[in-house]
Amino acid sequence: MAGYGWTPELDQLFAPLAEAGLLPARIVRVDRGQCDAVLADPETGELRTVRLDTRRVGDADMINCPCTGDWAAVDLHAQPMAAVTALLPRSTAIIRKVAGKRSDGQVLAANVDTVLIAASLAADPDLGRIERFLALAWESGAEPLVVLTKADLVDDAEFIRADVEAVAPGVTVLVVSAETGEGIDVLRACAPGTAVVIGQSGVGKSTLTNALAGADVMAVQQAREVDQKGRHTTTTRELIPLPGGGVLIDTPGLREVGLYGGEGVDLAFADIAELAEECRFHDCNHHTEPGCAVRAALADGTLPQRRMDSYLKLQRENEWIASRSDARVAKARLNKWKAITKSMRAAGGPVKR
Ligand SMILES: Nc1nc2c(ncn2[C@@H]2O[C@H](COP(=O)(O)OP(=O)(O)OP(=O)(O)O)[C@@H](O)[C@H]2O)c(=O)[nH]1
Ligand SMILES: [Zn+2]
Repeated sequence: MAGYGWTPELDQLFAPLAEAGLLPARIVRVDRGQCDAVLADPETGELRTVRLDTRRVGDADMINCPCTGDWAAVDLHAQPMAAVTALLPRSTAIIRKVAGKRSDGQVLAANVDTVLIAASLAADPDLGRIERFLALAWESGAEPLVVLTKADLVDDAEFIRADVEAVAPGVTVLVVSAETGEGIDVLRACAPGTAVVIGQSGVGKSTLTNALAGADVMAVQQAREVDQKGRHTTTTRELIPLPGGGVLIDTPGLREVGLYGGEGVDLAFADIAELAEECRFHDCNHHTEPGCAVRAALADGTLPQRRMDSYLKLQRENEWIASRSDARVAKARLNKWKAITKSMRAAGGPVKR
């Protein structure tokens, strides 16, 4: 299982489950109520993909549901079909807010070491979107890396790279082309362990996955199809072992990337956080306070207004989700209490507070 990211630490963690007759498996794709996972056959030791029932580990909170990259404890002899009986604690998780007005979170990938944020050089880089992806990546606990794709289509890749680097403090920005192979080896070396590729539809995520895997493992769509019908070929996430070691998870193109709270925004805007430390007042809001280093940087142009606006916008979004999650948790607790009280009354037992 080492080729799929199994480590001695996981082996130790799993020991009691192994004693209970369960097998470790890595989830490579999730469907409704079922998943595909890779495990070492207990008889032959060979790796194989098995179809598993995941309903036993289902949860009202989508965040606790199995997702690609999760390590599962599997009961091969469960009836009517082999089943996941537990998930191992995640080392990292990429969580976005689900699309729309709801405040639920959705896990895109688990146990990821590197988040490859793919953006195409063929169009003007959308810096705000890259900043948003960076916040999402930092929040996950994994290390972000920006991959600028389709280098073969432009002459000024270096200029664009410099622009992107300016909005990605502390993050490596690589220029690659799946067409010519430029930068692919460097990328491979920069992403050991488990990597996930995220980005908008059509930026070349599946093509990149194929280039890294050295084989056509993902269906690649014609760019034209995206424009005319807004169609996505990547419908299910997949986890693919790479020939030189490491594992890659390809995700479908992300239209909406709502943030799901946390410190990710501050990490993505470390330059602004650093400036804020120079403000005269510790709790400076960077509005009207004297001696504000952030406003000084805006005034002399070292901090672009666009970046400041982007920072404030993402921060506001996080605050909204934080308030909503608190409200949701409180409501869930209340409902649970009501249900318990009701069932105890029905049973004629005492109800004490
Ligand atoms: N010239 C050139 N074209 C590329 C490169 N990488 C991808 N493309 C083209 O870009 C289009 C989209 O590529 P995909 O790999 O399907 O994009 P994707 O990000 O996986 O798209 P979704 O599956 O919708 O998320 C295809 O027509 C690819 O052939 C590249 O390095 N150079
Ligand atoms: Zn200030």
